[in-house]
Amino acid sequence: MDDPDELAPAVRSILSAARERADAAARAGDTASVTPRDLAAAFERAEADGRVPVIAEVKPTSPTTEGSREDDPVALAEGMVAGGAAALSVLTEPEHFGGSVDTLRRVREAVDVPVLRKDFVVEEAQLDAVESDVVLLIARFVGDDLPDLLAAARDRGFQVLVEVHDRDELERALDAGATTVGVNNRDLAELVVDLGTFESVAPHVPDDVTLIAESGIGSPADVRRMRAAGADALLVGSAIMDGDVEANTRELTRAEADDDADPTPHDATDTTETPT
Ligand SMILES: O=C(O)c1ccccc1NCC(=O)[C@H](O)[C@H](O)COP(=O)(O)O
Repeated sequence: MDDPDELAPAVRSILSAARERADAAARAGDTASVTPRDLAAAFERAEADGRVPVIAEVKPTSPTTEGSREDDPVALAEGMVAGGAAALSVLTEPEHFGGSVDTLRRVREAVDVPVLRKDFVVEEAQLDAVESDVVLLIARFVGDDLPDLLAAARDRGFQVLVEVHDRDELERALDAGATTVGVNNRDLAELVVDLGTFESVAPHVPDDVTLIAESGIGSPADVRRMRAAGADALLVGSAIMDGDVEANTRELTRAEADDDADPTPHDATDTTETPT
């Protein structure tokens, strides 16, 4: 793992809380055994009926969000699915994101799409805290343990999303055998978001890897920008959680539908000059 001093204080605090939960999980017992809902198939279903494959995130709060959303997470999740989300992500980190394993359990029971467990897994025992269809491993945080954690997660039946932030982490993810890779536009050292991160890493991802653009996607124009850069799917939290989750999800999942294409460019990548 990186030098902890290089990480934002909030992220250092998140990791230290994760290690404490890992100790508790190690004492708790049973090994998870999952029959997962297929994430790639869910993306294909979305594409087949004209929706951009979006993993919508139930994210009550975060170190970079003001306030917290207190609505029933199950109602939020159902709204996201109604808005066309191909899959869901549910935070289970309690101290900094307002998540819980109980929330994930309840959401997964209520919906029929794949559910990603969004947490900061750094030790094998944490994998047994709750069943989900997909778990996240963040290359930066697990360091040399990535191959072993990937194998441990797969042994339990989980699909694994390996998150990277640069080419070096991408190489480590591919060497470890990752088949689903997320490029996080949020730099976890400084908590700054830059969609250019995905654009710089995506060209180096092999075609047979499922590629997900994560974080900072806030508008249909951002969706189109990430898709143009090669994203098979997008992971979106804050922009969906801010307001009407069903309408917000629908706006992003329909970003490529012809009748909804926004003729007004939101950013430079959409700008086309009409000769006069
Ligand atoms: O979102 C944060 O503030 C955050 C802070 C520290 C570590 C991780 C953080 N986010 C984790 C995520 O990966 C995002 O929740 C996810 O990619 C969605 O991002 P967004 O659409 O920008 O909410």
